[in-house]
Amino acid sequence: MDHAAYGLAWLVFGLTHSALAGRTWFGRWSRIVYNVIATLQFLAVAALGAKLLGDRAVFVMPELARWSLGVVHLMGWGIVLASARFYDLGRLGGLTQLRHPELAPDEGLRTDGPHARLRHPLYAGAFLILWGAALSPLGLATACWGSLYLLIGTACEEHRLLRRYGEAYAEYRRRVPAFVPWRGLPLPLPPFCPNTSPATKGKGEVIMADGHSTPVLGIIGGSGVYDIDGLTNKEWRRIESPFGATSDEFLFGELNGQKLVFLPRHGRGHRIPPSELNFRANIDAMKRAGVTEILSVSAVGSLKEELPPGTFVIVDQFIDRTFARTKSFFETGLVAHVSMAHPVCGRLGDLVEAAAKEAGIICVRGGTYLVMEGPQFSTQAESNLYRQWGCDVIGMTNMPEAKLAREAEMCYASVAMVTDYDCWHPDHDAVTVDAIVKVLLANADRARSLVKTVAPKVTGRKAPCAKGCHTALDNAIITHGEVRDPAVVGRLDAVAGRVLKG
Ligand SMILES: CSC[C@H]1O[C@H](OP(=O)(O)O)[C@H](O)[C@@H]1O
Ligand SMILES: Nc1ncnc2[nH]cnc12
Repeated sequence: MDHAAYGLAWLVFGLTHSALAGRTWFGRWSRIVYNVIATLQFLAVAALGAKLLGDRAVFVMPELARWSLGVVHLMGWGIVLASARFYDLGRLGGLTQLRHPELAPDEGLRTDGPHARLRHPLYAGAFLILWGAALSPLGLATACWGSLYLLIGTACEEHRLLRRYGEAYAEYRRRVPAFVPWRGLPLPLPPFCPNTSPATKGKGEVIMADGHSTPVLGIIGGSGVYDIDGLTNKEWRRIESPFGATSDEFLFGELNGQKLVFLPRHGRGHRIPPSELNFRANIDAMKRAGVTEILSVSAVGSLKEELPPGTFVIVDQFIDRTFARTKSFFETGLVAHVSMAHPVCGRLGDLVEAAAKEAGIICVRGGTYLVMEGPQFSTQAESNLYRQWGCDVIGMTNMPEAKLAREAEMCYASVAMVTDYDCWHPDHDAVTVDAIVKVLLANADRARSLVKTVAPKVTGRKAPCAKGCHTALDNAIITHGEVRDPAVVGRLDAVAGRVLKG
């Protein structure tokens, strides 16, 4: 009876621990909260174990066996301590996320140090610690329940790792054993683990959209657009990305027969300023959600008299003046250069233009969007300079979004909704948020009707985009196969899976 109660306590601990893993309910505090809950729960389980079984006599065994178990126990601690320096302890504990919330919640895939011999060196050490202490009924029960918990927890973690790193992790899993250094044990994956993503199906296969899959429309809603109405089968879902936290959950649904995925760029309620947006996570997660074409709707200032507030511009060029953002998915270990000569998809632009006509929305086709860092609006000298450069509208968000969508081989079109004349205009000496918001609300209604009209038009594509968006990485990767960093390659399973698999 006591053993059953102790086992039940472990079960509850295991289930809650796995179900809470990776949750981001508490923003930058999530990891710390997770660790504190786990510690308190663990202490409660340990106290219960001590109360129920602590007074039972230790096992009678030969001295040699007792010593051997002691050695096993110490070896376990040795492995744990030696492996710990190969982990980012700041991130494991959650302190790093407090200082850098934009960072990925977990460190990248590590295959060096002890990970070259074992996939889970810390757990391997934990098994030895547990079994080396199995000298009494309490120790033995703890070793049994603890091991079961570690085995199930590891299998769930492997689900997440397969989802996150795709083929790179599958290959690592085939090559390197989980806990015992001389045997590659194919740890079976349970069919269901709490908190694994809907983007994973059977055997860790990762669903990745490319130009040949059914078109899925992704909408990135800018200032004022925090929801899409009229969706059927509506559901907000979190999508994990190896690039860190996305701006918000994603709204999945259908609009006039077209699958649609919506993300409020700044988060619901407008929490995140332009420079702190995790553009990489947002675009990577869009790709993981199956999105093939992205329509961005954004609030902008006008740099031209003939583009008054209320005008919609289907942007076709950008000047990127941002300087404090990570602009590429590629980095040391895998280098790629994609073309940005035509930064938006002309085909998707055609569909948006046709939809605007149908919905009776006045829309200007073509215009250069100057992307400034912000969050402050521009000075008059800057505004005049951008006018001299021939720019049409000014905003703070479409770069690096468009660059990343291109790297991720997705069509990207941008509808810029003019909310104000920037400060160059004699009648608009200074831009203010309340003036912008007034126009925004009217713009946002028309943006939603534009989205409704454009959605069914996207369904028609039967082959990859003729403008080359879905094949942007053909001939873009320059790093030789033998010097590619598996961790970087692993993170790019969604973005560049099409070209990295082949
Ligand atoms: C609310 S005014 C400034 C803000 O609005 C635009 O955001 P978004 O492009 O997401 O609509 C602009 O770029 C600024 O971030
Ligand atoms: N004038 C402006 N400058 C930058 N971003 C904007 N978003 C809306 N109006 C803007």
